[in-house]
Amino acid sequence: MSALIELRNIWVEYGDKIVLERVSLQLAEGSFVAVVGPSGAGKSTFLRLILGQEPPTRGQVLLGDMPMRAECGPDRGVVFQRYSVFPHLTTLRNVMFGIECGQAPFTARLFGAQRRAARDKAAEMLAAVGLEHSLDVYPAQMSGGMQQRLAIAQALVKHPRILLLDEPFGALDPGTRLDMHALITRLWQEHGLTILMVTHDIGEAFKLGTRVLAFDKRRHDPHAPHRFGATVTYDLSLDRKTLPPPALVEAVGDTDPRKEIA
Ligand SMILES: Nc1ncnc2c1ncn2[C@@H]1O[C@H](COP(=O)(O)OP(=O)(O)OP(=O)(O)O)[C@@H](O)[C@H]1O
Repeated sequence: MSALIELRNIWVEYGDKIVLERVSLQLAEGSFVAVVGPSGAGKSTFLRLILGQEPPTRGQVLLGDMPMRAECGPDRGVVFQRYSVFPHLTTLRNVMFGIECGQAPFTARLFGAQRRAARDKAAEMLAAVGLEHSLDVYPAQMSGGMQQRLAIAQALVKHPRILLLDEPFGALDPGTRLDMHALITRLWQEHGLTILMVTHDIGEAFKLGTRVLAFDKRRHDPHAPHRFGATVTYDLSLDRKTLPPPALVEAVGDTDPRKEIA
């Protein structure tokens, strides 16, 4: 498979604080990359680099051989799934709003045939995430899992090539989480997506990912913790049955994920 995203010797610094250092990676089209690491290791910063929202202090991010532009966004096929539903809009209107913003950036309003097409597309996307019977429901009337489905439909309606997920299922109960795992796996396969997902749950990373990246600091200065940044300390390509090495479980500080995967 070809590299869709390439990072060449990336450094991210804020003043004298080094957050990421020496990150060099190639990510293949169609992969499901799970990103783990301790809090503050720069996982969200890494996603923002891929989104073009965070310019590296040094190094280069390439998307399909082209240097990343600032705020490259949906036109280059990169979509960040945020929990960003509007409480005053129904499920259907929430998803239509994304289409309207894309097609009519100044007014966010479509009319006539264009509006009907947007409605049909939004309804189709909501059916894909299992919300076909909840088109006229407001977010406050929905469970956490339904709200997360809505947020995923909002992202997918932009037809991303690359979908960025930052701890998407962290707030869900275990049963709903399992449903969401099945859903995101199906959508990843059906839509031919490349997914980068940050998670604190190493079991989830090893269950869903085709590749697991762990970010952590290789070097520590106890007198100046900001002096060294995190980098990729584990890079594991998986079939979906691979178990995490015990050292990685310990590094991320998670509970034993092996039971969940088995
Ligand atoms: N704009 C900024 N200015 C200064 N420091 C920043 C800025 N953005 C992020 N940081 C710092 O960069 C480090 C990495 O942040 P980031 O959010 O990427 O970590 P993370 O691994 O996603 O953490 P968590 O798991 O807690 O979400 C943190 O120490 C954070 O305080």
